[in-house]
Order: sequence, then C-alpha cells, then structure tokens
Amino acid sequence: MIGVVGAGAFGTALAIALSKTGKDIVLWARSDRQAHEMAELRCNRVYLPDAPFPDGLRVTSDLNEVTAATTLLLAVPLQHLRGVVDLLSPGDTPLVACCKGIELASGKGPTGIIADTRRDQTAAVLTGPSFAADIAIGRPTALTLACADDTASASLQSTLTTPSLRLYRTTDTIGAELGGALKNVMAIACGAVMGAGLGDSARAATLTRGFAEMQRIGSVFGARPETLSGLSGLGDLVLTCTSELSRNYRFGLSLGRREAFDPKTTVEGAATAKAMLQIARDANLDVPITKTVTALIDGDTQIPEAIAELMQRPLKEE
Ligand SMILES: NC(=O)C1=CN([C@@H]2O[C@H](COP(=O)(O)OP(=O)(O)OC[C@H]3O[C@@H](n4cnc5c(N)ncnc54)[C@H](OP(=O)(O)O)[C@@H]3O)[C@@H](O)[C@H]2O)C=CC1
Ligand SMILES: O=C(CO)COP(=O)(O)O
Repeated sequence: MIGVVGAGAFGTALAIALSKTGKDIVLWARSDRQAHEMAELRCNRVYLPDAPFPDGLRVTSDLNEVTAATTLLLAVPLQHLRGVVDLLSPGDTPLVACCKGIELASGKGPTGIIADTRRDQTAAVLTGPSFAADIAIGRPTALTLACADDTASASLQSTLTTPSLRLYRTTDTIGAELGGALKNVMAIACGAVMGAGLGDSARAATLTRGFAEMQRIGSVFGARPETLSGLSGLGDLVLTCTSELSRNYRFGLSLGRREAFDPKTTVEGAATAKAMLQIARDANLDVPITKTVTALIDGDTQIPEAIAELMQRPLKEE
C-alpha cells in the first residue's frame, strides 16, 4: 500500500495517477471534513475538482491508516514538511517528499529536513515539470526521483512509475532539490517581468540568467550540472516560467501588475527566495535575481528600479 500524506493538488493528483494502475492507495487529508467530503463526492472539490477518483482510491484523515504503507509520499508545502514528518511514527518506510523549496528556519531542502529526525529512514524527493491537473487526467509527464541510495531509488522508481508518469532517477538529491526550489524563484521573476509588460525578450533573458544563477549556486553546493540541466532543473524552470498554470508565475504577474494575490495560494518560491538569499549571503555568492525577487516581495523595490539596477550591473563575460 502507498500512503499519500497531503490532499492538496499534488498529493491528490499523484494518488489518482497511482490508483488508476490498480495499486492500493490511501490519501490522507488533515481535516475530517475534507476527507469525508472527498469520500462522498469522489473528487477533491477544493484543490482538483475536475479529476474524479478511481473506484479503488481510499481517503482518510486518520494517520494510523497510512502507517501500514510500504511507501509514503509527503505532498505538503515545504515549510510544513518538518511538522508532517513529526506526526509520523518512526519506522523503515521510505519517505518520498513531493515538495519543492528551502526551509526558511534551517536552509534545508526536503531530504535534509527528513534526515534531521529520521536519519535511518530512506529519504527521497519526487520533483520535475508537472502540473497536478495534467498528472490527474493522465497526460504524459516525466519526473525525477532523487535518492542518495540507488538501490532504494530503483525500487521507488519502479513502484511509482505508471503508464503516464515516467520517472528518471538520480542519487543527486542536492541538484534535484536545488533545481526544484530555485525554479520557483525564477518563475516569480519571469511573472513579474511579464506582469510589468516588459515583453517576451525580457522574460527569455530573465529565465536564462536565472538558470545561470541556479548553476552558480548549484556548483557551490555540489549539485551535478546534468541534474540542473535535467527535468528537475531546466525542465521545470521552462515549464514554470512560461505557463499561467503556475502559481509562482501568477504571483509574479501580480507583483508586476501591482495587484493583490490570494495569500492562501501555495507559492513556494516566496519563502525559498528569502531562504536562498540568506544562504547566498553566508556563502558570499552573487544572486541578483533572487535578491530582486525578495526585494519585490517585501516591497523594498519596484519593477522600474529593479530592472534599472539589473541592467546596470558591471558588464562581464557570459
Ligand atoms: N500543484 C502542482 O501542480 C504541483 C505541486 N508541487 C509541489 O507540491 C507541494 C504541495 O503543493 P500543492 O499540493 O500544490 O499545494 P496545495 O496548496 O494544493 O495543497 C497544500 C496541501 O498541504 C496541506 N497542508 C498545508 N499546511 C499543512 C500542515 N501544516 N500540515 C499538514 N498539511 C498541511 C493542505 O491542507 P489544508 O487543505 O487542510 O490546508 C493541502 O492539503 C509543493 O511543494 C509544490 O511545489 C509539485 C509539482 C506540481
Ligand atoms: O511545480 C510545479 C510544476 O512543476 C507547479 O508550479 P507552481 O507551484 O508554481 O504552481
């Protein structure tokens, strides 16, 4: 049995996709009300209303029901991952974090957060270019499964692959996590550029220089270049910086247009930008786009000043 902890858009989509293959899947929501409603309506009205549940998909708000799982997918926003891990009884079930970001308080990514309290439990991360709505209706999607232990990784890869969900694996958890975290920061930047009406050329420049920033950060922290240029890095960067289905991109659009944005929407890149800026300062690393995104979010700069500053940086080699 596979347990999916977190019944937001991504957890629900993964549960549906896996359940369609006939696997025994239990989807956990933290609220009784949501679990009951999903059981009754056989869909997730709040987060994924257009994707009906396969008959076999079970839903619960009782964590005991997922304790027998042989694999646990943790699909909650990164800043809440630590709290969710703490709710689970320790054991030997592999924990697969399905979230993207860097924790503000610790500067850690998903597998680092898990390892803090579950050093002996297998920790993996599932990341890459994929909108929940696409996964849920069976559109073809390719993702990265990153786990330091390649034997465990190969087993998870085969367990979680479906006819429409193709998983590639890597032992480079640092690269996969940094790619997934930082692409959201760059998506906010690209959204802001488009929201401010600066045009497609400016977005292409932001995306490309954003990727250069990701590579610079990655090389300092030991990410493999091929991971950053793979699905979890470049692949997800391209998707998220160019589609209005992305919440990070839409948040950026709202910044560029100086419009309000629903604070209940999950926007992983906002906290990640702050966390990354702190890490970069400590490491004496130049991260102009991350710095600009943080300043825009905090209201410490506006688009015209931010662009002028980026355009007037000292000239250098590409
Ligand atoms: N949506 C997508 O297309 C994709 C999302 N992801 C990643 O998946 C992760 C989850 O995002 P997503 O599912 O989209 O987010 P959603 O906003 O759709 O859902 C968030 C879920 O997390 C739950 N949650 C929030 N806070 C807590 C908490 N403190 N304890 C337990 N559960 C909590 C929410 O429960 P409640 O409803 O009760 O508040 C809800 O079920 C993110 O890191 C995101 O980057 C990755 C790929 C695609
Ligand atoms: O991570 C995603 C696509 O791969 C989803 O992006 P958003 O969180 O910006 O919606």
